[in-house]
Amino acid sequence: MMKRNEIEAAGRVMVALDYPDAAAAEALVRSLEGIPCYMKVGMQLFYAAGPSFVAGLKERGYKVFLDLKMHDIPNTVKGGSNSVTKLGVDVFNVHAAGGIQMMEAALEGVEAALSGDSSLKRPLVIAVTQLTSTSQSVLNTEIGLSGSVEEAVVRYAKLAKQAGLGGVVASPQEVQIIKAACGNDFKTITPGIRPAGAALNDQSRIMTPSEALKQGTDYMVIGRPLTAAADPRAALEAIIKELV
Ligand SMILES: O=c1ccn([C@@H]2O[C@H](COP(=O)(O)O)[C@@H](O)[C@H]2O)c(=O)[nH]1
Repeated sequence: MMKRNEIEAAGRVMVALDYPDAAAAEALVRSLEGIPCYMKVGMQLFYAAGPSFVAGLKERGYKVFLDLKMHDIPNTVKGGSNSVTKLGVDVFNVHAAGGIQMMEAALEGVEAALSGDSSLKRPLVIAVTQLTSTSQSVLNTEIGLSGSVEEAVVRYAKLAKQAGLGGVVASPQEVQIIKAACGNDFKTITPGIRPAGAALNDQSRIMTPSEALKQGTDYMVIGRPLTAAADPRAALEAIIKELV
């Protein structure tokens, strides 16, 4: 039986189900049964297993973050947002780089879905700032944007806020500057979480779970430190212990 503070800590964790098919993702979900974390469905799993996998998670009472990072012309994003809102996801995202009009269109898609079905819940719509795999040198020399990663992240966060979105995806390293610029209620969802000693993989701007919590992050997205662990349930329980 989980204690109250453990339940609260588990509710901050979004498990990234980055798997090639429903069977593999389902095995991980089953191994974590009873832990009230979010399940994050990204493009790999969604392209393979589709809306029915998301519906299955919702039927079992999971909160779902659909991480499709929409980035297209406003009309297309509006349609995409409309479709994912009808799926009943709790959180979904778009790229802030699409601009204010595109982010506003995402919200219009949500409104249109809600107005057609009063049983639907309003999802939290958030914007990706700079991917947590992007380092300072890649930003400046490869992508060709001048300025610091932090400046870019805050700029994107302010655009998202101006468009009416509820938060952003960023590294835990940027939580404090985002909250300072956009307010404490503006949610931060942070991938780039690596328990001490865990492999960096392709991430660049990382923090441990307890450091991220200290920065004030609202939710932390965790994938390979769980999915590549010999015992994913034990790995998640260890992270929850670190957070309480
Ligand atoms: O900037 C971003 C945006 C999204 N992600 C996603 O989070 C998880 C992280 O997985 P790990 O295995 O813990 O690295 C993954 O699904 C990404 O698509 C991100 O990492 N950074």
